[in-house]
Amino acid sequence: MSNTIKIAPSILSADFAKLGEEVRAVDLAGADYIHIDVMDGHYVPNITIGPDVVKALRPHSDKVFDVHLMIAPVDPYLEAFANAGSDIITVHAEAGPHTHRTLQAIRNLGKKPGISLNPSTPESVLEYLYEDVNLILVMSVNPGFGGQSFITSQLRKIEAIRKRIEALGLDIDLQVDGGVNVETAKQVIAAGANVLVAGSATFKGGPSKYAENIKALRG
Ligand SMILES: O=C(CO)[C@H](O)[C@H](O)COP(=O)(O)O
Ligand SMILES: [Fe+2]
Repeated sequence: MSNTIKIAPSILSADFAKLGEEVRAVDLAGADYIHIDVMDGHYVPNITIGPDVVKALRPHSDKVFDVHLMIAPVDPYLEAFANAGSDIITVHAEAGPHTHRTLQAIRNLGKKPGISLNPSTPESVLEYLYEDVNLILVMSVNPGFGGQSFITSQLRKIEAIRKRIEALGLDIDLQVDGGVNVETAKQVIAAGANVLVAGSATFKGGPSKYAENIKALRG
């Protein structure tokens, strides 16, 4: 497995009145990816941002824009998020009946496809999708809100997915999202994750703390 840990600050915990500044600040503080949570008030019980905001943020950072779509249906919006400057587009396995088609559509738009699993979704749904993704996202909270507690049962899922990725000899980012802090970061890294999403743990304390917070998560 890749032994380089990547940190993806979730801008859900940023100051929404200063999003451009916040993206520049976490970029300078050492973020590897910029994690952008898109919620529709339908697939998840919260509403955040759309493709116009992603497009407006694009000039603020050259880092990978890691766009986590928590929307259903998702297919009608893929092109808009691709054109807005997303690099990785992650969709939820539970958000529609034609996940394979959706992942192909993302690839055909020239972007890296990611697949996300809610805490109650077993890893077996990935079996026929491993070849079609660049990133697998294990949700360690129920999607919709930042600042929730890490669900420890997801460690077993991370371990099982990492084993399967290695058995298949594939190069896939294994990302964990939700309740990641300095303590849980150690556990998810030990279980085999290599990309850590962190909202609250990155943005706590304000901009002067971002570099220190990111460094602490990297371990
Ligand atoms: O996708 C998400 C929620 O659905 C967020 O990325 C996640 O919750 C990050 O927030 P925190 O690190 O504070 O848990
Ligand atoms: Fe997320």
